[in-house]
Amino acid sequence: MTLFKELNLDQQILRAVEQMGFTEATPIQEKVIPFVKEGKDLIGQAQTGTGKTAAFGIPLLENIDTEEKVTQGLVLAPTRELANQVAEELNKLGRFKGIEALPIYGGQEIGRQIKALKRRPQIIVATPGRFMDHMRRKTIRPQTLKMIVLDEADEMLSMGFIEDIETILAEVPKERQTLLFSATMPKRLQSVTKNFMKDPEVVAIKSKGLTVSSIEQRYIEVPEKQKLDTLRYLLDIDPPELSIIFGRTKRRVDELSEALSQVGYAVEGIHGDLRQERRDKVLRKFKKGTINILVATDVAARGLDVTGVTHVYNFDLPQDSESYVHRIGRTGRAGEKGVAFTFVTPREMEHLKDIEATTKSKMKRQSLPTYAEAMAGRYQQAIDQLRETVRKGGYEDLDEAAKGLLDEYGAETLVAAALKMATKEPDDKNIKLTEEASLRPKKSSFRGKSGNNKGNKGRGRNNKFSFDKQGRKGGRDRKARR
Ligand SMILES: Nc1ncnc2c1ncn2[C@@H]1O[C@H](COP(=O)(O)OP(=O)(O)OP(=O)(O)O)[C@@H](O)[C@H]1O
Ligand SMILES: [Mg+2]
Repeated sequence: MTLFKELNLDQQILRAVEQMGFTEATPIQEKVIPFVKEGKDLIGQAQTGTGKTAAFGIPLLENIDTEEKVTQGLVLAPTRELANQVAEELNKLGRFKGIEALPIYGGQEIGRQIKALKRRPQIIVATPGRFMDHMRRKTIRPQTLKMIVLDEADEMLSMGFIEDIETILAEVPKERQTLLFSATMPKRLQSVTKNFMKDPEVVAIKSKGLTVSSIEQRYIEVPEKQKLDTLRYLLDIDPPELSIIFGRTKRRVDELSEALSQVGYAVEGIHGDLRQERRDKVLRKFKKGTINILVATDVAARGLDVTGVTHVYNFDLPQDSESYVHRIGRTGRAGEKGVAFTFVTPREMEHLKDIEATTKSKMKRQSLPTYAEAMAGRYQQAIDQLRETVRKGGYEDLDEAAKGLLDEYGAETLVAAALKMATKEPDDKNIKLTEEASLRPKKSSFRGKSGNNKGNKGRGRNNKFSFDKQGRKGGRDRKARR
């Protein structure tokens, strides 16, 4: 265990770190920070929610020369949300040193970006496509860069950004430091590290499984048609403070968020087809708690760091183990507790076993929740609400009315009726979702292996599944799917 105090940080950075409430460095931070300060190239791998952003962010900020008014650091991230989030964390960490990190991504008005770039922010956090765009327009001059970070490199690879990244790396000064963070190391990424990194240090924080122990993992075997009811029951039995529900496709996300909102939940959906302003707005509402349920596709939620997510629901089974790990990693962050429910249709059971094998973790089986349990949950919410109202006070005006009612009825009857009134009535709107096809293992993944997974120690890239309906996209085409 290492304290930030012991890491010889810049006073101004240390002050920011402490103000953010961090005292102990996480294992990846403890290893990465000293190496990067020495000027070494580095490849980092660690579980979700373990503080990778600050691991590269702190030494990146330390290396910035505030006397020089030029852009010195670049972080490339796969999505706009991630670019925003990383920039936000860097701005917090760098505020006492007076460093600006500017997020730059597609969907933002280019004129505004160009104006902001004229301020010469010391750090740019960008999606690869938009960065390339500015390089071509010469509104960003990469010659002054000293350090480059590729965050979620495998995700950038699967989103088709690899050539952009290579172009960018080829145009930035050779005398620079390059850091790469990735959950997996596919061949194509290895070639990038070979061609563009100098003798990189590899920091992989190993853990028993790929998932953190603060997340309770459960699964429910449920036929496709019953998924929506099952989800509603779960939400009523144990209402989440903040939760993310994952759907497989954009259509699924739209339909599901619409359905839930029709029956009274505070919910919105996000996926890649929505306009940027819309996505930003939804995320802000979620972070503020105006809505407490976010329905999302994998890409839209990848790497998202929202504190206080108590529940994750995999409404549809994820395509591969890696995506499972990332999805459930949206809860249980920075040591908090979280629960992840995974819905699995009967014919997907084999797929679920494979996820368990690859992640070396066990999901606890849970039986289907019942209507009676859901009702009990709703009553409990009414009871909690009543208690809270009593605690808050301010109902003196109603004293007379209360006395009158008490003369008329018994106290028990009155309280029960009040509870009944406060109970959210189940809404019997008959809502139907378009059915999603079950995932089925590709023949090659399972035949002849009698279901065991010994030859499959990777992090899930090698166990893709395809849909069982003809003509639908298989697991490899991640971009199209999202
Ligand atoms: N040393 C620390 N002590 C306490 N909290 C921390 C520490 N370092 C980071 N955090 C907080 O932990 C949360 C997760 O950090 P971060 O988003 O960097 O994780 P990550 O490893 O990048 O996860 P992912 O793989 O999901 O992208 C953030 O809210 C961050 O502010
Ligand atoms: Mg991250």
